[in-house]
Formats: sequence, structure tokens, C-alpha cells
Amino acid sequence: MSNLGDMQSLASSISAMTSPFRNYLNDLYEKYKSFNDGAIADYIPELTLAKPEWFGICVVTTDGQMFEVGECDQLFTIQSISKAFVFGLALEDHGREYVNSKVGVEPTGEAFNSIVLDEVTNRPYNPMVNAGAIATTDLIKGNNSTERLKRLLEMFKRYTGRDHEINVPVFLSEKSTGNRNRAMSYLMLNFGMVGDKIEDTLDIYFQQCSIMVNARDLAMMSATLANGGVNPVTQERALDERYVQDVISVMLTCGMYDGSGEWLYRIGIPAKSGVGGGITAVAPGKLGVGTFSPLLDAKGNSLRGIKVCEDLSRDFGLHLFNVAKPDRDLAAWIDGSEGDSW
Ligand SMILES: NC(=O)CC[C@H](N)C(=O)O
Repeated sequence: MSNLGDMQSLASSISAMTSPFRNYLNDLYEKYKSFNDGAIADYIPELTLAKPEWFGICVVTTDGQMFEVGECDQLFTIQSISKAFVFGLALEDHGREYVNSKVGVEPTGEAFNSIVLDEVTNRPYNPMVNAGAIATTDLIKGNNSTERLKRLLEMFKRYTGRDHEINVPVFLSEKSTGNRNRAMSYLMLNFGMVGDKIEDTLDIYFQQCSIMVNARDLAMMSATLANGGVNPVTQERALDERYVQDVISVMLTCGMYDGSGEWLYRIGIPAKSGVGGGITAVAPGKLGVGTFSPLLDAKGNSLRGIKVCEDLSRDFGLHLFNVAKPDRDLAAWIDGSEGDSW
């Protein structure tokens, strides 16, 4: 097998031939492809170039099977989804105690870009909103900015199995319009939550947000977390097993910004969204979901992505607190047999 792309398409085509789950995903795509509510993010000028009809769904199981429908090759910027994974790297670099002294794990109930710090501890509330993510990026080790960014890109490669590029126009667009992020960084500098090389850290943060991924990458990333930190196709470890639970927990409570409570109530799968239109969702021990559709709700979450995850969660009983027999048995739908359970 020459490369990961070949392995992935072989895995997909085998699954496509045999699995009713493939048909289920096709139906889901048809069901929501003409759902046109929501709007493309416009506060970063370059993001307005996205097309509203773009829509892709990919599911990767923890045993490495891949199912996809729609535009799973379309690249877009990862945006806030990067935050969950950079948090993992910061934990590996410094351990829990130190990271937690710079960034909390409490949901804010506020928008992703709110300039609010914990009034008692002066920390940003959590690593999934901009302030906390900038503090997390500040923690990434390296002798200089180039080395720190390289470490980030290498980490994403471990999760997805392939190299990633940065969308330079998006990066520059964010850098030139990102004064709100600049403001919160200076507030955090005032409280000693970040170092004084603000522009360097912001450059890395804006570049990390501008990494290009597709829906397949997002499914591989969440499947890797679902699989205890090991990429289920390449078998490479992307995150120290000790920190997988930290990352997934904070995704569950804070990953969908101020929509996290409703997401947990209705869908119940740890997830992270980004204003580029991606969602990555982790069903621990089972599978990862990656969706892409740039039409967002008012909170910055992809509307078609929410719908897809809601259907998957309900139909296959993926909600973490589900104790009822699901309508469909996931294993049976995936391998076409009956009676197996996960
Ligand atoms: N919610 C997002 O995806 C926002 C990330 C974006 N780069 C910002 O800093 O505003």
C-alpha cells in the first residue's frame, strides 16, 4: 500500500460495498443537503469565500473503517477545532497542574470571543474559547515561533495521517482584523497568564486556526481520541493516553461554546466546532465523526453538522448517558450482521 490516501480509499470502498451504514449516511446527506438555514462567518473577511452548499460527512470507527459522503475532499480552515488538540499538546508539554494554573476548565456561557476572565483566579475560563486557546498556544514548547508551529503541524499529522498546509490569506485576514484577540491577550498578559511575546503567540494562534483540513481529517482526529489517542488507521500515537480523558472532558463541557449545554443535552457526544464550518465529534471507544458545512448558527456552530450529529446520536444510541436500547445497533449496521454489540 503506497500511502495513507490509498489505505483510506480502500477502507472506504470495502465499507461502501458491504455496509448498510453507508446507505444510512447517504440518506442523512440527502436529508440535510437542502437545509439552508444559518450564515457563513464574515467577521474574518476571507471566510466569506466559502460556498453555502458545501457539505461533507465522514465517520471513522476505532477499528479503522471509514465511511464518507459528500464533499469530504473540500479543504477549509480548522479554526477553533484546533483548540482541543493544542490543549492536548500543552498537557503533554507541561502536565495538568501547570496548564491548569494558566487556563481553567469551566464553561463560560459566553460567546467564543468574549473578553472575560475568571474574576477569582484571573485565568481564562477554558481552552475551547479564544482567550483560553491563546493562553494554551502560548504554552507550546519550542525554541522559536517556527519550531513551535512545526510541532503543532507535526501533531496534527499524527492525528490525521497526512501533512497539512496553512491557508495564508486566512491567516493574514485574521492577523489584520484580530484586534479583539489582541485585546484579550493583553488583558491576560496583565494577569501573568501569557508571556510578553504577544504578537508571536497570536501569529501561531492565527496560523493554527488557518490549518487546512477536510471532513475526513476531522473524523480521523476524533476517531483517534475515541481510540485512546492512537490513530486507528496508521496506528501512530497522537496523544499520551493519560491526557485523552482531559481533552474529551473539556470538549464535552465547552467544545460548542455557549451552545455546549444544549449540545450535551440533545446529542451527548464530546465535540468541537470551528467557524470554518467543521465539527469533530468523539464517541469514546466507538467512532469519530467529522462534518463540514459552513452555514453557522448564531453561536458559530455548523447547523447541518449539528443535525447530522443529532441523528447519529439518536439513531445509534451514542449519547454518553443513553441507557435505552437504540433504534439501530451500530455494529450490525456497520458490518451488516445482526446481534453484535459494541
Ligand atoms: N470560533 C472560532 O472558530 C474562532 C477562531 C478564530 N480564529 C478567532 O480567533 O476568532
